[in-house]
Amino acid sequence: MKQPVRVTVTGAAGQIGYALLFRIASGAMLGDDQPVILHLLDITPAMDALQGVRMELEDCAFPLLAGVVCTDDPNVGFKDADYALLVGARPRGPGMERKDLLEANAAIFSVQGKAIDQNASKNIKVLVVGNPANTNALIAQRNAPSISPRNFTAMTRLDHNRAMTQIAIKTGKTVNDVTNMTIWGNHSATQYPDLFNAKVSGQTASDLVDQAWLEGDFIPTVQQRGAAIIKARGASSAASAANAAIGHVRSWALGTEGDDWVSMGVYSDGSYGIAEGLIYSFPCRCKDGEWEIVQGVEVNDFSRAKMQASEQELAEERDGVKHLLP
Ligand SMILES: NC(=O)C1=CN([C@@H]2O[C@H](COP(=O)(O)OP(=O)(O)OC[C@H]3O[C@@H](n4cnc5c(N)ncnc54)[C@H](O)[C@@H]3O)[C@@H](O)[C@H]2O)C=CC1
Ligand SMILES: O=C([O-])CC(=O)C(=O)O
Repeated sequence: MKQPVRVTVTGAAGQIGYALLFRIASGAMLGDDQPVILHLLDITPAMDALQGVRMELEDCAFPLLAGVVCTDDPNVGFKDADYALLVGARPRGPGMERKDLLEANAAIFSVQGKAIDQNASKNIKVLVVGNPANTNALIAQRNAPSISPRNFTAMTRLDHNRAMTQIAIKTGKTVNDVTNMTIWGNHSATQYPDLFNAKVSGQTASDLVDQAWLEGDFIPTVQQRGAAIIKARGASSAASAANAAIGHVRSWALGTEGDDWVSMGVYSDGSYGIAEGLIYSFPCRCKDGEWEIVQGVEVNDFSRAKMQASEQELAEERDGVKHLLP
């Protein structure tokens, strides 16, 4: 049996937390030979609810669950953490854009970045889910100078999964036939889901649909899916968000499949002309616990314009939180 690893989940008493923790404890994220110690971090008023979650985790008798720590103290929450899923943040309501949450949520990620810097393993892998995820990841990263910027990522896997299903439905196939999907940019309404490189049963996806559907239906559906769920459910996506978080960390820790890739918000090294240092979603392959941006993906003029619009938005978000970026 492997030694247990410590996995911190913030916002653990919230709705994504409830859909996430039981799957982590079951082995779905890190493999069924990897015991975990869960560190559940939330705010003080949520501590009673968090104890309820702990009791339910205990009641599952998961063979891989080697311990549960519940806390409202970030220093305890991130102590020796090997993985952190930063979920705890306010969700948006109807009519809001995700960046409207920046003011409410940004400070959380500055505090947590510092606590990660001071307490966590230097090899910690961090996934930011709380919105606006890319810029919150940037804030956490910049407040943790002793840890490689490569260790801070933001979640666009939910957008990636949404895009895979939309093209599968349109072409009468299943997600098993879809490969090489890419979400470029920000987890926001400017994100760009790319059908020019995606494949369905080995064929280029954009060749299988007309441009009017691609521009007028596919792209807006993926960009606006979060808002559509809020409108329908009265609450933002939770089970699908948790599922995407599991997928993101699993790909990062255990590797991507064959030649395929996944979408991850990662520290830009200037690839594809995207400003260095932004947390931008690129096509990534993972191996041995490291991600790399896939190079040589074709970018036509249509794609280039959309990628730049999302980059521009991320630069504006970054400039809006300058006071939190040491
Ligand atoms: N990147 C993505 O694809 C997605 C991101 N999200 C975002 O995830 C976040 C969480 O969503 P839900 O779980 O639905 O919200 P929720 O409101 O159900 O839960 C949030 C939890 O975070 C806690 N929290 C607040 N401040 C905290 C702090 N400083 N430290 C620790 N915990 C804190 C709250 O007490 C609450 O328990 C939201 O920002 C939402 O917009 C949601 C879906 C997809
Ligand atoms: O749309 C929201 O606010 C929640 C979210 O990020 C998503 O479902 O993609």
